[in-house]
Amino acid sequence: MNTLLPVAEARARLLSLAAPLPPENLATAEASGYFLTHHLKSRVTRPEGDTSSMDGFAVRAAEIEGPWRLVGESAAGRPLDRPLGSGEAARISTGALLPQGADAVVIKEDCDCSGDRVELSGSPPSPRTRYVRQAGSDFAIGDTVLEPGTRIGPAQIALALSAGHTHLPVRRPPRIVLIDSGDELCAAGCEPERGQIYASNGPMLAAMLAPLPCEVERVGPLPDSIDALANAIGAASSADIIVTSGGASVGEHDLVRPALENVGAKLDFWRVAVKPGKPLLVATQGKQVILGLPGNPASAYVTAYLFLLPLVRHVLGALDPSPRVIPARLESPLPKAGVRAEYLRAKWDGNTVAPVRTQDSGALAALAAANALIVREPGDASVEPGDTVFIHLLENGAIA
Ligand SMILES: Nc1nc2c(c(=O)[nH]1)N[C@H]1C(S)=C(S)[C@@H](COP(=O)(O)OP(=O)(O)OC[C@H]3O[C@@H](n4cnc5c(N)ncnc54)[C@H](O)[C@@H]3O)O[C@H]1N2
Ligand code: MOO
Repeated sequence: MNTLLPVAEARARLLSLAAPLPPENLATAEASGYFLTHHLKSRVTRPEGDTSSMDGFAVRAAEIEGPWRLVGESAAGRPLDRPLGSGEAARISTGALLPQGADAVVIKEDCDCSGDRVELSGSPPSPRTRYVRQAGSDFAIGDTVLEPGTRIGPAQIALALSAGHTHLPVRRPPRIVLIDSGDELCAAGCEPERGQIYASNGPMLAAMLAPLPCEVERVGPLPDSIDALANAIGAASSADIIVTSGGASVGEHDLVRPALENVGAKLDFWRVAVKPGKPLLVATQGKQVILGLPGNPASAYVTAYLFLLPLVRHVLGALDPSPRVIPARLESPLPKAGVRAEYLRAKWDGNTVAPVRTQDSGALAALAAANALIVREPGDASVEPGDTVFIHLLENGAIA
């Protein structure tokens, strides 16, 4: 138990402890943030027929030079009820079906219309079908429009509704209990005594989880007592995931491990080769996964980002639950990396990235000033300004 697990191995081990949660159907409009369990086949063809992409006149492509006789209108939702004959044009709006016999659209700006006579005043469309959306060009009935494991966001909601799905198959949101513990902690709004600090990890973790579908309950702050911790863990028996923060290290008041022992939870691993966050511990109790995050705020943040969020995405059915890195240009030099993977709190301006002024894992002002994490793999060589490093973008793509 003394060796430090590499990050990827620890994460794989953590994810293997939890199966995706049972499926349920959810109203499509409510499904933002969930992951699809099955592929989704369209119940309709879109567009159902050839449709205009512009306001103008529907005509025959073979008669693209005009002039034409105006015989009616095809509006969105109110198609023309007769076919278009030779030499005829129909006024057409964006999104309206082309009348039978029409296969081109001349835009309004390129036409003069007087009474029932329409003439070309500008250029004809090139190619002639430029403003026609072909039937089924978006998708056809029976097409798979979304794959299993897809994260449902605004565009996927619009697509699923347009494909005729009022409900979507997703996985039940996990129930997550977040426990703050430590004698030094007082809850927001209290008057801290000498040596006390405000408990902030629980609310921080809840905010990190907010974009994911889950039911979060916060408990604490609890005193440094094995019984208090064991009782809270015992009371959370219906939770899928329990997250503690603090008390994970080796101090006399670090009581998460004894409390887990007390409730009969099985320790799976303790200590990961990660900086910050080394004392991370993971245990199970039946199907329940218990994550003991380190107490230092930056350590809790980084380990939640690297382990808790992927675990939640995994039980929600994400196929690729781990956070991605992107390359970025470094602004200031970095020394050779150590034996633990390091996640430097950093500021990325869209072009270059630089570590924030302190990497102290207790420093909240520095954590809050960061919008990215620079990843330094164990043993990475020193790097100079202009070199490429890999970063995780935090929160909303790091855009304020
Ligand atoms: N002798 C050693 N000491 C430490 C080691 C070690 O290996 N040997 N590891 C260090 C590392 S790395 C970390 S990280 C910390 C983490 O320790 P714990 O998980 O036991 O956390 P605590 O000691 O309980 O608290 C650390 C720090 O964080 C504050 N804290 C805790 N909970 C909250 C909360 N809910 N909200 C805000 N702040 C919180 C706490 O007050 C402490 O200041 O251990 C090192 N020590
Ligand atoms: O590695 Mo600990 O998580 O920084 O302070």
